[in-house]
Amino acid sequence: MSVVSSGRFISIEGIDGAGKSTHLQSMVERFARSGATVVQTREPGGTELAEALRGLFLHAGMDGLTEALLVFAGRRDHLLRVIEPALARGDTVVCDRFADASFAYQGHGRGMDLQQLATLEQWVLEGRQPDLTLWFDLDPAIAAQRRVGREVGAREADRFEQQDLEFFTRVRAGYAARAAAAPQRFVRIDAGVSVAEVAAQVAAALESRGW
Ligand SMILES: Nc1ncnc2c1ncn2[C@@H]1O[C@H](COP(=O)(O)OP(=O)(O)OP(=O)(O)O)[C@@H](O)[C@H]1O
Ligand SMILES: Cc1cn([C@H]2C[C@H](O)[C@@H](COP(=O)(O)O)O2)c(=O)[nH]c1=O
Repeated sequence: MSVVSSGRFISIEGIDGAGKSTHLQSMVERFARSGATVVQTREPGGTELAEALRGLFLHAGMDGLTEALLVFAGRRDHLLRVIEPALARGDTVVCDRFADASFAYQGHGRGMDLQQLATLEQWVLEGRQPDLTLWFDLDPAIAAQRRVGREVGAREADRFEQQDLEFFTRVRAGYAARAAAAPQRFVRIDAGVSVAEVAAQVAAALESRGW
């Protein structure tokens, strides 16, 4: 697998309820307007196999290592069947969560060994990383309030959404650590402001790359 390709790979990250989905569609539309062929995808998921694993991942009881193995298995399938072919064609891939989520959730959230995760990452991704990662950073208490607002009348919360504030505080710290380790790839979006102000930050991040 070669990590040299002509397409663009953008991942969107943040704790549950930070506002990622709210801005995903307008990002996709922005790229499409500029003439790009856009592949919108997500993790866990993105292929038939990985979507089947997603159901187990979100709802079946398991330990942190099992979670990591499951999500990286789906990621491998997603990478080989969807992401790499799209990048090779020159498409723009917009992915709702990618490998940084495993470090934040399974690593910092669940306490799985970060070196083991780094080994898995290297093994599975063979060096592939997003060109840009937009990290929607939000106080976990505000994210929890937003999730409550969203969940009225909606589906039942999954295993992650049911976690407490301490869990999401660790996950947020995990994202901060990943961002500090790869400042050229990450852009932190202050997600604690209005939807319009968040959209302006997203637009500025894309414009700064000439996108
Ligand atoms: N800037 C904002 N200010 C106030 N509310 C917001 C803002 N952005 C999003 N919301 C609301 O917060 C809720 C969560 O947003 P959204 O579903 O986009 O989060 P998410 O990061 O995609 O969550 P998840 O990772 O759990 O799918 C929604 O009800 C959304 O309308
Ligand atoms: C990729 C990935 C995801 N997770 C967690 C994060 C979220 O709580 C769920 C996915 O739900 P969403 O509504 O699609 O955001 O899965 C994780 O723990 N580890 C991962 O690698």
